[in-house]
Amino acid sequence: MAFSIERRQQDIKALKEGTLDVFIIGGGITGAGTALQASASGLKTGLVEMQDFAEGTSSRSTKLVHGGLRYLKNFDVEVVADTVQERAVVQGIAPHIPKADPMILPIYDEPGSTFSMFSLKIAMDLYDRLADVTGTKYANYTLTKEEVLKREPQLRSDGLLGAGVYLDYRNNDARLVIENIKRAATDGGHMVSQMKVVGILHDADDKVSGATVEDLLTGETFDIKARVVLNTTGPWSDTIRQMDTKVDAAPQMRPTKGVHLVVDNKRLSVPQPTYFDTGKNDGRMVFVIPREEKTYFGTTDTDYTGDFANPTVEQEDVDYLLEIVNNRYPSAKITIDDIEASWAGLRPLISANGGLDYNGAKNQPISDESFDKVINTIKQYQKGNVDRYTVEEALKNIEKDNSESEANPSAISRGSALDIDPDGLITVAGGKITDYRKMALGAMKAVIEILQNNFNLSYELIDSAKYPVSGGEIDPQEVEAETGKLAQMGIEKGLNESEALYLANLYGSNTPKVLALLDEIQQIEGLTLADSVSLCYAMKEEMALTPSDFLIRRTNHMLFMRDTLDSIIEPVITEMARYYGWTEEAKINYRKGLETAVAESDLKNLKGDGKK
Ligand SMILES: Cc1cc2nc3c(=O)[nH]c(=O)nc-3n(C[C@H](O)[C@H](O)[C@H](O)COP(=O)(O)OP(=O)(O)OC[C@H]3O[C@@H](n4cnc5c(N)ncnc54)[C@H](O)[C@@H]3O)c2cc1C
Ligand SMILES: O=P(O)(O)OC[C@H](O)CO
Repeated sequence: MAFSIERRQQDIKALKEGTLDVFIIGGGITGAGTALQASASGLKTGLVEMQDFAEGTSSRSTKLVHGGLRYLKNFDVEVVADTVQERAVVQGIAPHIPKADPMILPIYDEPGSTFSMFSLKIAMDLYDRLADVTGTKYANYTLTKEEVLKREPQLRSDGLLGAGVYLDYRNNDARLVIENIKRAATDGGHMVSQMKVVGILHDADDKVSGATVEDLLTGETFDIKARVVLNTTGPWSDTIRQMDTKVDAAPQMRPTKGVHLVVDNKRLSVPQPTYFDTGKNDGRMVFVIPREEKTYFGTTDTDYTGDFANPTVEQEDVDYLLEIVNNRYPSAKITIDDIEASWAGLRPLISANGGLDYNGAKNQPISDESFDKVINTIKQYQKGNVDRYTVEEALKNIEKDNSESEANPSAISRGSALDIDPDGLITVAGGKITDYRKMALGAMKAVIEILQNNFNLSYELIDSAKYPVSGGEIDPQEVEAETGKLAQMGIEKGLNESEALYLANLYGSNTPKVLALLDEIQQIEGLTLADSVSLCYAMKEEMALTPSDFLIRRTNHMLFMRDTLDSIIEPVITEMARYYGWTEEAKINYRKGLETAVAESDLKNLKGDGKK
């Protein structure tokens, strides 16, 4: 059945009956990736998400699939090893989403630089080796100062020493989530958004046996029974564990807010993703990334204790990022009035004494002794007193430290944690979007073991490294050619070239299904033919229940197509109201919700418009 509101009713009915093998709380990338592996492996699978799929952190990232080169500075080699290798795996199972887009990293002669030209080359060589791209067309290289300025003439020249260029991937984070959810639904999983877990259930032996949920569309509450319950709620992970009355789980999350700002590329233009130190000697780095006709930059990294569902951009976030970007691009002179869109998200960081990662390794910071040993070894290497092997040995023998880290948020590991509480509740938290599949795999191994040992149910996991998400049935080595063929199908259906290419890039191998809707629908007044069919597909096949779902997460209208956003809001609301049969009151509420989201993205309250 199509992934539509009718399917939602059917799934809710199924969730009320019978017992699931695994019930997943949270529909961000971690939950979605786990649901795909569970459903595809034949488990009776259910997932609930209290907002829209990906509406938490997983639509608010820097939109990269990357290994985190800067983490090598914290010697977080395991995290980088896992994530940098996963880039190609994720591209392989979702070829229409992550796109190779080499990053340029300019180096300045200033205090607190993350890298020197020398250490950058070591880091890039290690990064390439870990990702197995050494010697390929994507192998890293360095640029002289003159070569950098030729590529980025707006970049500040004084203090510039040169740059490194290395492979990373741009990503569409919300799209990666929904394509995992759709594939899980196709494989029989019951995926329900706008449904909130409000209680954890236990059996007579005080073992977790399901959850009480509230349907936020109807207000109805009911129980869902499950043999295994998985908590994949990212920043909310402690909230769910504290909801579990049978355990006394010490809080382990340390959510930090990250903000991105969007300007038109006529105000700031970069030829490729660019990544540099803030220049404030604060251990932070900032990305500047081209997307559609825009340029976005971020992020901040500040401890956060506010409303997890609605982190907002504050004046100090804007001031911080504008100071950095205007310092690096002095001719840009960006002001708050140039900002067309913005977003804020919460990193689900595990505080220093986190649990086991999905591989079972303890994820704590390194000891001071190790840190000093590695630095001194590299200094000896620079003087030619020791060889490369000695440096590698020092890196390999890094010791962990059990002390609670008061380190600045940027020094906290981006690693993940998998914890199983005494009552059997499994929590998978932390990590990144890039290593979501490995996090999900770690969780699924724990689920399979519990089903085998406690319920004598055996399942064999699919090979998720080769199992495409919805829309991912494209040869990963021939993405451009296959996307061109899919676009050609759109042109033959009456779309212009740019519309056809836009749809082919967005929907991958689902494009023919999207184009087939052109035979069923009329162009919606006020929308292009491409947007008309995209909206129809979003409601019929992607569980887009509100205008925000469509304009913010199923497409990039709000963030990267701001110029046309205002003109399409009413036609989108009118068509969704017709399709769903909304009352006038519902229409008003959805319009209000969208207007609030757009005003927040526009920074209306900070620009003074909201102060009049
Ligand atoms: C600023 C920033 C930049 C980043 N950039 C990148 C990047 O470029 N690349 C990368 O790989 N990673 C990046 N990350 C990290 C990455 O975004 C996160 O690690 C990832 O999105 C976390 O996904 P998740 O599914 O664990 O959590 P979430 O996406 O937050 O999903 C958890 C879900 O649980 C739901 N939920 C909570 N409570 C309940 C309940 N009671 N009932 C039902 N549902 C509930 C929430 O609504 C939420 O949708 C970035 C993070 C930030 C903040
Ligand atoms: O976690 P950080 O500090 O690397 O910030 C997230 C980046 O912006 C992209 O992963």
